[in-house]
Amino acid sequence: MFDNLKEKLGSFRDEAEEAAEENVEDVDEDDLKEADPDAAAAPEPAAESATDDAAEPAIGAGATPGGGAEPVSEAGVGADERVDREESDERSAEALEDDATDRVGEDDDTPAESDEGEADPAVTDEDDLAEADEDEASNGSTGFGRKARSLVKGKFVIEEEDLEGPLYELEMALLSSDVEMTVAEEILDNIREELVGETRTFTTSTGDVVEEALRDAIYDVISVGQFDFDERIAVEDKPVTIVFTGVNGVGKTTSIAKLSRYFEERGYSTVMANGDTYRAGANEQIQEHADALETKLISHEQGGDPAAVLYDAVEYAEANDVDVVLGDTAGRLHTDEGLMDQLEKIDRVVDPDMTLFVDEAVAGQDAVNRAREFDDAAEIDGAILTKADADSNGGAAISIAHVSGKPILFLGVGQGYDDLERFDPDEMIDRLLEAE
Ligand SMILES: Nc1nc2c(ncn2[C@@H]2O[C@H](COP(=O)(O)OP(=O)(O)OP(=O)(O)O)[C@@H](O)[C@H]2O)c(=O)[nH]1
Repeated sequence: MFDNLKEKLGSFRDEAEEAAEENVEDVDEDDLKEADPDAAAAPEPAAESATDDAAEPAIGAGATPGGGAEPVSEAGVGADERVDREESDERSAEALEDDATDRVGEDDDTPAESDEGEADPAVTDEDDLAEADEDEASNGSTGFGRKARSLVKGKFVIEEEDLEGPLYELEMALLSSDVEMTVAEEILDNIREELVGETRTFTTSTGDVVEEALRDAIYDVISVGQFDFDERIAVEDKPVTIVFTGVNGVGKTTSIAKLSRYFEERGYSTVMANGDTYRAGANEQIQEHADALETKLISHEQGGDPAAVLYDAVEYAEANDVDVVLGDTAGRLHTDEGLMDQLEKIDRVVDPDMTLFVDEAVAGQDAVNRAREFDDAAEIDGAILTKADADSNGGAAISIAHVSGKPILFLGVGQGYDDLERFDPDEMIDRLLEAE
């Protein structure tokens, strides 16, 4: 699923990481000996845009023995942390050492402490202080200075031009993966905002910083409008009526059957209603699903009034304590005024609790455009994106929420009744960014 997009995001990550690596600044011993706090301290950036992990501060670059612990002002240094450090004129070597071992990555020349080690700081501190003294004696640097140097190892600033190449590549990749233009631009803007021009510190690697930026940038566009579907169903008065819309053949009826299974598994009873009175064979098709799932189907003759079918289904649900009414509708084009009028009539007659737009991931940009147009014509509450299992591009999955303002709620991932996944933006990103 979404393999093309995954691959392209992976390439961007590698290229951006390379750009970041090229900008990693080391501070050498001489600079530290001069111990000029102003020079050592990086400019104070807007901390908010740095994520927690990425922004884990490197501390104490400006620390001078006896001068107090002048912190390096880096992205994401917590205000409390900064204040604490600034106020701590008596900052001890132990405290510095603790911070050092907490924050320095594996390439630090200070051996990293294990959690157990931290639980017994006295032992390690003594060892490390002895080591620091040796260091001081051998190269003339101070013990504090040695720590400080190791801590500022992970500092870099990426300028716009460093990212120009990778970002251009990423834009092309997103567009060729069917990501809608404005969505691709939004992702790029988010990445720029996250990565460009601010001094970053990092605890493990530049790769983590880049990945975090990519993660945030994508999360921002795919999480638009998300709500807790299960909670919404739980709190609605029963029966809850859900109407499904979308064009022909995208998997509406199959999705209704999958959701019937989904609800039954969560303890809700369901009834299906065939509001597709337009297409010959529609009753038989949905009846097969109802039989397989042992669910009641309400249907009328072909050519009947879809609103009347749904009305009957709601009445049936009320009379029989059924929790959820799942209403199919005829596949329609948003441009088909007659069919769109029918939707309006359904809205008026049964006042559904939710209208879900169904489309197929493999339709890419077409699915994105239809989501917007259906929402304009008959407001939708969310989308089900079917056939994600057959889609390697992922453009619709990335774009629909941002373009329509309505969330993707489910992914169809196969033809079986259990092949339905709740759309979770975090999981989606994990999937996209997971290592090959
Ligand atoms: N691979 C895959 N196939 C799916 C998925 N969802 C539906 N399908 C298949 O898509 C085809 C069309 O599905 P239907 O449910 O009949 O589509 P529909 O939108 O109801 O079609 P109409 O009733 O003609 O409007 C069927 O062969 C389904 O098995 C999915 O998530 N993955």
